Amino acid sequence: MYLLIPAAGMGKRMGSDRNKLLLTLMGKPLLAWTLQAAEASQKITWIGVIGQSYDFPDFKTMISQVSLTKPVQLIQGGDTRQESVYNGLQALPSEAKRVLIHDGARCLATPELFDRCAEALLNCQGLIAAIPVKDTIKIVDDKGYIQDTPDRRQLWAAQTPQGFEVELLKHCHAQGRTLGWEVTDDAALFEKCQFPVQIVEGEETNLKVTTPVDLTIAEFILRQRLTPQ
Ligand SMILES: Nc1ccn([C@@H]2O[C@H](COP(=O)(O)OP(=O)(O)OP(=O)(O)O)[C@@H](O)[C@H]2O)c(=O)n1
Ligand SMILES: C[C@](O)(CO)[C@H](O)COP(=O)(O)O
Repeated sequence: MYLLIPAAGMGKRMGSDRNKLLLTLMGKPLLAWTLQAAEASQKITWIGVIGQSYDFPDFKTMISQVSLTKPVQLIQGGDTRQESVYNGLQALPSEAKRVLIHDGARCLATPELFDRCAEALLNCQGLIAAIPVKDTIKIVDDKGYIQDTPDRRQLWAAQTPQGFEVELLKHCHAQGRTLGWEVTDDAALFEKCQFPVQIVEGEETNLKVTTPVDLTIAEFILRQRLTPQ
């Protein structure tokens, strides 16, 4: 299975002056943890890391330190995640029929989650890892008043990996560019083009490291995971 890792962001919400994926978590850059999980997956056979060219020297050092045995390609990212994934799709080898896309910032995803998604993608056109929301969610208007309380049983929090048939996803991205759609994940493009997207049970620990508190939580989870029981 081919894997694209969008890693070309800035980390504005982290308040960092560099790509947050280069910040360290228990002695290793965030992105190194993501790469390590992809390396340990039984199903991933090729990895494309989408980044900004100024980060490539650091990415190359990291890739050699993680001792990846799988082929890895660095791909130039764009100004938005959507544009970065678009570039990644263009850079896929022509024989890639299906692809998983996984945020570099979701550095706690397990190899088993990659494998579960890769397996499920053999039987559907599009999927995302997601978990049921635990909170009661409110729809709120511009003035700060609640408009609605949607039925929680229908609400799922989207994660990555997200997986798709390559040709269909390329089509959806092309439509998005033509029609000016701005989305925060690839499934949204698939949905807008009316293609089905299946849910695969994600992982509660598969958080996206976005703000400083997420780093603290991620470190706690990793420590638990790495401590022998
Ligand atoms: N132009 C961009 C923006 C984001 N990403 C990637 O998309 C994932 C999810 O994005 P997010 O967590 O929002 O990362 P940042 O854009 O770095 O964060 P922020 O929005 O706070 O600046 C990250 O792995 C990030 O590196 C990307 O490849 N290209
Ligand atoms: C793709 C994603 O990780 C799914 O949760 C997410 O949409 C990334 O974008 P965000 O704007 O940082 O939520």
